[in-house]
Amino acid sequence: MDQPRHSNHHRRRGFRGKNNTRPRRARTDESRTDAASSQTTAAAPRQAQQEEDTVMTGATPEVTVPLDDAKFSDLKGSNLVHPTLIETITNDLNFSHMTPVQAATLHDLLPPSRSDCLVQAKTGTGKTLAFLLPALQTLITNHRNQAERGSPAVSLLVISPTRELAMQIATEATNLLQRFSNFHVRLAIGGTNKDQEERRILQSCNVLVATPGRLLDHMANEDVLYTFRSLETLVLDEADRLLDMGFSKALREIVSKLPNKKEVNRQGMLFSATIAQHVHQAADLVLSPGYKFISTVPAGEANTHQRVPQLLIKVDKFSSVGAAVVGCIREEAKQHQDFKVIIFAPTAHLADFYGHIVSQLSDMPPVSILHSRISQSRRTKTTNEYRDAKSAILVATDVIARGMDFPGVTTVVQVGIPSDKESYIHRLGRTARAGAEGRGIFIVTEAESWFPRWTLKEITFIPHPADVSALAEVEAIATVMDETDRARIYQAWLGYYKNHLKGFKWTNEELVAQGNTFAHEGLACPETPPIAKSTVGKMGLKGTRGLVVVPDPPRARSGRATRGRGNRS
Ligand SMILES: Nc1ncnc2c1ncn2[C@@H]1O[C@H](COP(=O)(O)OP(=O)(O)OP(=O)(O)O)[C@@H](O)[C@H]1O
Repeated sequence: MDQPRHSNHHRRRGFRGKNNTRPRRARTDESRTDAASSQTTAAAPRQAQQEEDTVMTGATPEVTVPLDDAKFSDLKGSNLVHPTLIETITNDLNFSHMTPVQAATLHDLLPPSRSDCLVQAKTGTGKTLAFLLPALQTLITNHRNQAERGSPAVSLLVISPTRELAMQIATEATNLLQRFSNFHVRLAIGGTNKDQEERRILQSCNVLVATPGRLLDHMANEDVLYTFRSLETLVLDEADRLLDMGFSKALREIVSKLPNKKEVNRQGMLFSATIAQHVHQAADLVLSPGYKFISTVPAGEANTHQRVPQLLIKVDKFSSVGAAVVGCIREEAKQHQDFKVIIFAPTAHLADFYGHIVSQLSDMPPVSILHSRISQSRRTKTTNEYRDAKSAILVATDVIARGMDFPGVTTVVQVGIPSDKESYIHRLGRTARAGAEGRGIFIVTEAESWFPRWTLKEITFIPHPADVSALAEVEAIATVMDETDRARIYQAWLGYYKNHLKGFKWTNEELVAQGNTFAHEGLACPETPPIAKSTVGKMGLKGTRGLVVVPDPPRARSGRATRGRGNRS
């Protein structure tokens, strides 16, 4: 890894407005650092400078930056970036100034340097353009197109952990290439027609945006594999997620099928708002030794935006959480005529539960639910509708926690503790993007309060009273819910909190006692919902007092009992 890199001038952070409307109010934004640490664990900021930026009115609130900041138009005549790309950015996308991460990485990533880089910058600060611009410039420089080569050759491969994010990145790449007719951006994501994807890739593909599993499937086809023969750039977006336990095996396999990095002079880029230790350990999969680590997040500072108020609502017990969710949305409605909220729930079934509760209340804007148990076509429709909505509530799991860029999200509500600190940061990052305003609300029970206190100790929460006046309404809605659905929610609750036993300092018995109270009081179940024997075993709760264990249904005994049940998000 490289030694610290320092630049001689200060750059200010922020986004210049697309519309030059009058400033509405001032705020501070995050600090910028010019250099990466020589340590492998953290970026050491040389300058951690706080500046006042100005929010602009308009559909997408934006922030002015001082005129001495890096502008895309400064690149004109530099021969570094194709003039058509610059025109697209400044005239079609209407971006005049670079964001800090774009300014900090551009020269290292662009040809001729084309350095391998690990890049960290806070959520919503334009990392996508930061990697697409140099990678597309490489594509343009080397003129990889089908007409020239005879058969398609992929120049840029971007790997994303989720399908929704892959689609968003592909759209951004297509927008950037809109003035070039000879380049094609393709997708390889799950849940869609694989043959159709394959045909498109083989027809013409310069940029491929993929999720790991589907990409591996495609790589089994020799013809598709051949399209990677001269791959010039490999980007892992949300690198820390891709390199964690769940994805690293698939990723290793993908990289092993690609041509030798040195032989094709392939550039590697890893981007994320959070860089956990395991990323440094696994970075050599994609980056060459001596890679640069560029971070715009000052060391020791929380990765969340300082300007975003983060409210902490504590409720006494799990059965009060639903009412607290309703209470905080009603408060939101009092403050804004139009508001866009994302409610993050720990599991798909809990997202269904909160989504159902909120959707049954007549005073709520349109409510939609998004998680991995929903079909891809429905997921895509929901994502698009929410993106375009002026006022809406989206209840989701971590499937949209990373990278998703929904404009105008006023509030992110996190219900119950997330799986880890990174998840909290990325979820919160769905609001206050591109310099816009937004706030976070974190609803926890007293029992969960160890999480904000210890796991998120860098964050200064603003304590906020819980409004649980909707308790009776929530109970009335839960009472008439399908019994099987309630049993699934209970089971999902147990499965999720079982993973956090250590934090709670609970035994299995205490977990089940809490879960049973939630079932009776929160889900209005007259009896403790039964759980199939094999499921209890899989949850690691065999022999735990308080559970109602029933024999596996016949299907289960043939080995398919729990298909589609677990705790998928
Ligand atoms: N230079 C710029 N000026 C103004 N807006 C920009 C600029 N660059 C990017 N944006 C916009 O900022 C928003 C956030 O960008 P992007 O989604 O790339 O953020 P990110 O840093 O990747 O966030 P996350 O960490 O959540 O993935 C997008 O709407 C994007 O179009």
